[in-house]
Amino acid sequence: MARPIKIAPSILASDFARFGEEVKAIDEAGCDWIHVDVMDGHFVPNISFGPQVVKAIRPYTSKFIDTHLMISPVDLYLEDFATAGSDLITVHAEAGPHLDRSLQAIKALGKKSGVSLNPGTHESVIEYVLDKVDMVLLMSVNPGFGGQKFLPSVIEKTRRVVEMIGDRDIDIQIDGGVTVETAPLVAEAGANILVAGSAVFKGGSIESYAENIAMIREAAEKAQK
Ligand SMILES: O=C(CO)[C@H](O)[C@H](O)COP(=O)(O)O
Ligand SMILES: [Fe+2]
Repeated sequence: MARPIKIAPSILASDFARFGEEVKAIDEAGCDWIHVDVMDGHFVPNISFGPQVVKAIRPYTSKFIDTHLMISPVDLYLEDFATAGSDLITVHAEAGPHLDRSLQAIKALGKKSGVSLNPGTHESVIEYVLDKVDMVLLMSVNPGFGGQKFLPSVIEKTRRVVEMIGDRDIDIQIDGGVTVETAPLVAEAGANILVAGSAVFKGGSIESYAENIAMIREAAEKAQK
């Protein structure tokens, strides 16, 4: 049976002056997870926010906080995110220097672990760490900015990762340019966690967030095998 579809709005597309209210709004609008994009201006050409924001939003939701770290080096900061309230911590395979060590550190902190692959990175880099991974994040844009166009090469990559994972208990997340139109393409290929920033936060009200989340979910569920 297909894994349940989960919608994870990225707060990168929210109103930064009202993080708490925005998180509460997407929670009440029916999202499953909260996706937090951390950018360092070094691994990616943009700066967003750090563990203090995770700590600040934690009281506004009891939903799962999914933390996407686009920072390098990453190991120094894992404990800060765990203490701040992240439930899952994803590191980039390209961030280095030692992917296996980073994943071991996340597990030792008692958190779920994720590994992310940029569009230009081959999926074979995760082959020897799959025993330490709860989620594989496949980027469908180059990381660093919201509102970019979905890169369709992720569809075939998703199918390959599904094969690699086999019957292991690992989620596949897609991040970047996910909309009502692109969500079915990746859901059909086997992805089950869909990050959406611009497509969820458009409209600016809890009613529009609820409608956006419901429409993406419905389109993805219909496409699942
Ligand atoms: O990791 C990211 C960018 O690096 C974001 O999660 C992603 O871009 C979501 O935004 P959108 O849905 O607007 O593309
Ligand atoms: Fe992200």
